[in-house]
Amino acid sequence: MAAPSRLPELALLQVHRLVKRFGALTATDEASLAVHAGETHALIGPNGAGKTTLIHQISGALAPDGGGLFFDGEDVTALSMPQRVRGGLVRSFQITSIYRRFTVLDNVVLAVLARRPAPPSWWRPARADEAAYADAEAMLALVGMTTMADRVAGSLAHGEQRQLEIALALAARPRLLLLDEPMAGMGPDESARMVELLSALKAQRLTLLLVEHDMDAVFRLADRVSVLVSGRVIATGTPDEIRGDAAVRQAYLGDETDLAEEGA
Ligand SMILES: Nc1ncnc2c1ncn2[C@@H]1O[C@H](COP(=O)(O)OP(=O)(O)OP(=O)(O)O)[C@@H](O)[C@H]1O
Repeated sequence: MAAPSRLPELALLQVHRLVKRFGALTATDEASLAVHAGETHALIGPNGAGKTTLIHQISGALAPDGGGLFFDGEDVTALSMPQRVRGGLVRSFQITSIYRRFTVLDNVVLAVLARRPAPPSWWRPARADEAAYADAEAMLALVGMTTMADRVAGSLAHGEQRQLEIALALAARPRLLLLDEPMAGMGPDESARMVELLSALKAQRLTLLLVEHDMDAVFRLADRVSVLVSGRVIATGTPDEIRGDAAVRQAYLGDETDLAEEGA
Protein backbone atom coordinates (compact mmCIF):
# COMPACT_ATOMS: atom_id res chain seq x y z
CA MET A 1 0.00 0.00 0.00
CA ALA A 2 1.35 3.44 -0.89
CA ALA A 3 2.25 5.68 2.05
CA PRO A 4 -0.03 8.66 2.52
CA SER A 5 1.42 11.77 0.91
CA ARG A 6 0.74 13.77 4.06
CA LEU A 7 0.36 12.81 7.66
CA PRO A 8 -3.07 13.68 9.01
CA GLU A 9 -3.12 17.05 10.73
CA LEU A 10 -2.56 16.74 14.46
CA ALA A 11 -5.05 18.97 16.19
CA LEU A 12 -6.19 19.41 19.77
CA LEU A 13 -9.64 20.36 18.48
CA GLN A 14 -10.97 19.12 15.18
CA VAL A 15 -14.29 20.47 13.93
CA HIS A 16 -15.43 18.18 11.14
CA ARG A 17 -18.11 19.26 8.67
CA LEU A 18 -20.36 20.61 11.41
CA VAL A 19 -23.95 21.50 10.50
CA LYS A 20 -26.48 23.52 12.48
CA ARG A 21 -29.88 24.55 11.16
CA PHE A 22 -32.38 26.98 12.62
CA GLY A 23 -35.53 26.17 10.62
CA ALA A 24 -34.75 26.99 6.99
CA LEU A 25 -31.50 28.78 7.90
CA THR A 26 -28.26 26.80 7.83
CA ALA A 27 -26.18 28.72 10.38
CA THR A 28 -23.28 26.23 10.31
CA ASP A 29 -22.78 24.74 6.87
CA GLU A 30 -20.29 21.85 6.98
CA ALA A 31 -17.76 23.99 8.83
CA SER A 32 -14.36 22.38 9.39
CA LEU A 33 -11.59 23.75 11.54
CA ALA A 34 -8.47 22.48 13.31
CA VAL A 35 -7.01 24.14 16.41
CA HIS A 36 -3.49 22.99 17.20
CA ALA A 37 -2.19 22.53 20.73
CA GLY A 38 -0.49 25.68 21.97
CA GLU A 39 -1.75 28.04 19.29
CA THR A 40 -3.88 31.15 19.48
CA HIS A 41 -6.49 30.66 16.78
CA ALA A 42 -8.90 33.45 15.88
CA LEU A 43 -12.28 32.89 14.25
CA ILE A 44 -13.43 35.94 12.33
CA GLY A 45 -16.25 36.64 9.91
CA PRO A 46 -18.85 39.24 9.00
CA ASN A 47 -21.89 39.82 11.24
CA GLY A 48 -24.23 36.84 11.20
CA ALA A 49 -21.59 34.50 9.70
CA GLY A 50 -22.27 31.95 12.43
CA LYS A 51 -19.29 32.44 14.77
CA THR A 52 -21.24 32.35 18.04
CA THR A 53 -23.33 29.42 16.82
CA LEU A 54 -20.12 27.50 16.08
CA ILE A 55 -18.58 28.35 19.48
CA HIS A 56 -21.78 27.22 21.21
CA GLN A 57 -21.56 23.86 19.47
CA ILE A 58 -17.91 23.50 20.45
CA SER A 59 -18.66 24.31 24.10
CA GLY A 60 -21.65 21.98 24.13
CA ALA A 61 -24.31 24.67 24.62
CA LEU A 62 -25.88 23.76 21.25
CA ALA A 63 -26.16 20.31 19.67
CA PRO A 64 -25.14 20.13 16.00
CA ASP A 65 -27.41 18.60 13.35
CA GLY A 66 -24.52 16.95 11.54
CA GLY A 67 -20.78 16.46 11.51
CA GLY A 68 -18.51 15.88 14.49
CA LEU A 69 -16.20 17.38 17.09
CA PHE A 70 -13.00 15.74 18.23
CA PHE A 71 -11.01 16.89 21.24
CA ASP A 72 -7.57 15.38 21.66
CA GLY A 73 -8.61 12.64 19.26
CA GLU A 74 -11.76 11.75 21.19
CA ASP A 75 -15.24 12.13 19.70
CA VAL A 76 -16.93 14.63 22.04
CA THR A 77 -19.91 15.43 19.78
CA ALA A 78 -22.41 13.81 22.15
CA LEU A 79 -20.82 14.97 25.42
CA SER A 80 -22.56 17.49 27.67
CA MET A 81 -21.03 20.87 28.50
CA PRO A 82 -19.95 19.77 32.02
CA GLN A 83 -18.31 16.66 30.56
CA ARG A 84 -16.41 18.83 28.07
CA VAL A 85 -15.35 21.24 30.84
CA ARG A 86 -14.04 18.30 32.88
CA GLY A 87 -12.06 17.21 29.82
CA GLY A 88 -10.52 20.69 29.52
CA LEU A 89 -12.71 22.27 26.83
CA VAL A 90 -13.81 25.45 28.57
CA ARG A 91 -15.59 28.57 27.37
CA SER A 92 -15.01 31.81 29.19
CA PHE A 93 -17.90 34.23 29.67
CA GLN A 94 -20.33 31.30 29.98
CA ILE A 95 -19.68 31.53 33.69
CA THR A 96 -22.13 34.08 35.03
CA SER A 97 -21.60 33.05 38.64
CA ILE A 98 -19.52 35.96 39.84
CA TYR A 99 -20.52 36.41 43.47
CA ARG A 100 -20.79 40.17 43.57
CA ARG A 101 -20.60 40.49 47.36
CA PHE A 102 -17.53 38.25 47.66
CA THR A 103 -13.98 39.41 47.09
CA VAL A 104 -12.20 38.79 43.81
CA LEU A 105 -9.92 36.23 45.49
CA ASP A 106 -12.79 34.35 47.15
CA ASN A 107 -14.58 34.12 43.79
CA VAL A 108 -11.55 32.40 42.26
CA VAL A 109 -11.09 30.14 45.31
CA LEU A 110 -14.69 28.97 44.94
CA ALA A 111 -14.08 28.22 41.26
CA VAL A 112 -10.92 26.26 42.17
CA LEU A 113 -12.85 24.26 44.79
CA ALA A 114 -15.72 23.65 42.34
CA ARG A 115 -13.45 21.87 39.85
CA ARG A 116 -12.59 19.24 42.47
CA PRO A 117 -14.93 16.27 42.00
CA ALA A 118 -15.20 15.41 45.72
CA PRO A 119 -13.18 17.71 47.92
CA PRO A 120 -12.23 15.75 51.01
CA SER A 121 -12.49 18.88 53.13
CA TRP A 122 -15.79 20.20 51.79
CA TRP A 123 -17.10 20.91 55.27
CA ARG A 124 -14.11 23.02 56.29
CA PRO A 125 -14.08 26.77 55.76
CA ALA A 126 -12.56 27.64 52.41
CA ARG A 127 -9.90 29.71 54.22
CA ALA A 128 -8.51 26.45 55.58
CA ASP A 129 -7.66 25.27 52.12
CA GLU A 130 -4.26 26.82 51.59
CA ALA A 131 -3.70 25.02 48.32
CA ALA A 132 -6.89 26.46 46.83
CA TYR A 133 -5.80 29.96 47.85
CA ALA A 134 -2.35 29.46 46.38
CA ASP A 135 -3.92 28.26 43.11
CA ALA A 136 -6.35 31.18 43.06
CA GLU A 137 -3.58 33.70 43.72
CA ALA A 138 -1.55 32.25 40.84
CA MET A 139 -4.56 32.68 38.53
CA LEU A 140 -5.11 36.26 39.64
CA ALA A 141 -1.44 36.98 38.95
CA LEU A 142 -1.83 35.51 35.45
CA VAL A 143 -4.75 37.81 34.66
CA GLY A 144 -3.03 40.81 36.26
CA MET A 145 -5.45 41.19 39.19
CA THR A 146 -3.18 40.60 42.18
CA THR A 147 -3.73 44.12 43.48
CA MET A 148 -7.51 43.70 43.20
CA ALA A 149 -7.68 40.44 45.20
CA ASP A 150 -9.44 42.00 48.20
CA ARG A 151 -11.91 44.09 46.24
CA VAL A 152 -15.57 43.19 46.30
CA ALA A 153 -16.39 41.71 42.89
CA GLY A 154 -19.50 43.88 42.52
CA SER A 155 -17.33 47.02 42.56
CA LEU A 156 -15.26 46.01 39.51
CA ALA A 157 -15.49 47.93 36.25
CA HIS A 158 -16.74 46.05 33.16
CA GLY A 159 -13.24 45.25 31.87
CA GLU A 160 -12.11 44.07 35.30
CA GLN A 161 -15.11 41.75 35.57
CA ARG A 162 -14.13 40.19 32.27
CA GLN A 163 -10.59 39.71 33.59
CA LEU A 164 -12.10 37.98 36.61
CA GLU A 165 -14.23 35.79 34.33
CA ILE A 166 -11.04 34.63 32.61
CA ALA A 167 -9.50 33.82 36.01
CA LEU A 168 -12.63 31.79 36.83
CA ALA A 169 -12.32 29.93 33.53
CA LEU A 170 -8.62 29.25 34.25
CA ALA A 171 -9.65 27.71 37.57
CA ALA A 172 -11.26 24.90 35.54
CA ARG A 173 -7.77 24.08 34.21
CA PRO A 174 -8.65 24.41 30.51
CA ARG A 175 -6.60 22.68 27.85
CA LEU A 176 -8.44 24.80 25.30
CA LEU A 177 -10.07 28.09 26.24
CA LEU A 178 -12.88 29.42 24.03
CA LEU A 179 -13.22 33.20 24.18
CA ASP A 180 -16.30 34.76 22.57
CA GLU A 181 -15.64 38.46 21.98
CA PRO A 182 -13.46 39.17 25.02
CA MET A 183 -13.21 42.87 24.09
CA ALA A 184 -16.96 43.39 23.62
CA GLY A 185 -18.17 46.63 25.18
CA MET A 186 -14.68 47.77 26.16
CA GLY A 187 -13.05 51.14 25.68
CA PRO A 188 -9.52 51.47 24.29
CA ASP A 189 -7.77 51.21 27.69
CA GLU A 190 -9.73 48.14 28.77
CA SER A 191 -9.18 46.53 25.35
CA ALA A 192 -5.43 47.15 25.61
CA ARG A 193 -5.40 45.50 29.05
CA MET A 194 -7.32 42.51 27.67
CA VAL A 195 -4.83 42.15 24.79
CA GLU A 196 -2.05 42.15 27.39
CA LEU A 197 -3.85 39.48 29.41
CA LEU A 198 -4.42 37.29 26.34
CA SER A 199 -0.75 37.75 25.37
CA ALA A 200 0.19 36.44 28.83
CA LEU A 201 -2.01 33.34 28.32
CA LYS A 202 -0.51 32.88 24.86
CA ALA A 203 3.00 33.08 26.38
CA GLN A 204 2.00 30.20 28.67
CA ARG A 205 1.15 28.21 25.52
CA LEU A 206 -2.48 27.85 26.57
CA THR A 207 -4.49 26.89 23.48
CA LEU A 208 -6.96 29.65 22.67
CA LEU A 209 -9.85 29.83 20.20
CA LEU A 210 -10.93 33.42 20.03
CA VAL A 211 -13.92 35.07 18.34
CA GLU A 212 -13.29 38.79 18.07
CA HIS A 213 -14.43 41.74 15.97
CA ASP A 214 -11.43 43.88 16.94
CA MET A 215 -9.19 43.16 13.96
CA ASP A 216 -6.26 44.99 15.46
CA ALA A 217 -6.34 42.59 18.43
CA VAL A 218 -6.90 39.56 16.18
CA PHE A 219 -3.95 40.29 13.94
CA ARG A 220 -1.72 41.04 16.89
CA LEU A 221 -2.57 37.93 18.90
CA ALA A 222 -3.42 35.12 16.51
CA ASP A 223 -0.97 32.52 15.22
CA ARG A 224 -3.63 31.45 12.73
CA VAL A 225 -6.95 32.88 11.65
CA SER A 226 -9.99 31.10 10.23
CA VAL A 227 -12.61 33.02 8.32
CA LEU A 228 -16.25 32.00 8.56
CA VAL A 229 -18.67 33.21 5.91
CA SER A 230 -22.30 32.02 5.75
CA GLY A 231 -21.54 29.16 8.12
CA ARG A 232 -18.53 27.89 6.17
CA VAL A 233 -14.83 28.23 6.89
CA ILE A 234 -13.56 29.75 3.65
CA ALA A 235 -9.90 30.18 4.65
CA THR A 236 -7.42 29.36 7.41
CA GLY A 237 -3.91 30.77 7.57
CA THR A 238 -1.44 33.06 9.26
CA PRO A 239 -2.54 36.68 9.68
CA ASP A 240 -0.45 37.61 6.63
CA GLU A 241 -1.98 34.86 4.50
CA ILE A 242 -5.48 35.88 5.56
CA ARG A 243 -4.83 39.56 4.88
CA GLY A 244 -3.74 38.68 1.35
CA ASP A 245 -6.48 36.14 0.60
CA ALA A 246 -8.69 37.25 -2.31
CA ALA A 247 -11.80 35.32 -1.15
CA VAL A 248 -11.48 36.80 2.33
CA ARG A 249 -11.16 40.31 0.94
CA GLN A 250 -14.23 39.68 -1.20
CA ALA A 251 -16.22 38.50 1.84
CA TYR A 252 -15.13 41.54 3.81
CA LEU A 253 -15.77 44.00 1.01
CA GLY A 254 -17.28 46.59 3.34
CA ASP A 255 -14.49 46.13 5.87
CA GLU A 256 -11.66 45.71 3.38
CA THR A 257 -9.69 48.65 4.69
CA ASP A 258 -9.93 47.19 8.20
CA LEU A 259 -8.36 43.96 7.02
CA ALA A 260 -5.69 45.72 5.00
CA GLU A 261 -4.68 48.21 7.62
CA GLU A 262 -5.07 46.52 10.97
CA GLY A 263 -2.06 44.86 12.44
CA ALA A 264 0.01 45.63 9.34
N1 LIG B 1 -31.33 30.50 18.22
C1 LIG B 1 -31.42 30.93 16.98
N2 LIG B 1 -32.55 30.78 16.28
C2 LIG B 1 -32.65 31.18 15.00
N3 LIG B 1 -31.64 31.76 14.29
C3 LIG B 1 -30.49 31.93 14.95
C4 LIG B 1 -30.30 31.53 16.31
N4 LIG B 1 -29.02 31.83 16.67
C5 LIG B 1 -28.44 32.40 15.59
N5 LIG B 1 -29.31 32.46 14.57
C6 LIG B 1 -29.01 32.97 13.23
O1 LIG B 1 -27.88 32.25 12.76
C7 LIG B 1 -27.01 33.11 12.03
C8 LIG B 1 -25.64 33.12 12.65
O2 LIG B 1 -25.71 33.81 13.89
P1 LIG B 1 -24.46 33.97 14.86
O3 LIG B 1 -24.92 34.76 16.03
O4 LIG B 1 -23.86 32.64 15.12
O5 LIG B 1 -23.46 34.82 13.96
P2 LIG B 1 -22.17 35.63 14.39
O6 LIG B 1 -21.17 35.43 13.32
O7 LIG B 1 -21.78 35.26 15.78
O8 LIG B 1 -22.71 37.12 14.35
P3 LIG B 1 -22.15 38.46 15.06
O9 LIG B 1 -20.79 38.69 14.53
O10 LIG B 1 -23.12 39.51 14.60
O11 LIG B 1 -22.20 38.21 16.55
C9 LIG B 1 -27.68 34.47 12.01
O12 LIG B 1 -28.42 34.59 10.81
C10 LIG B 1 -28.61 34.43 13.20
O13 LIG B 1 -29.72 35.27 13.02
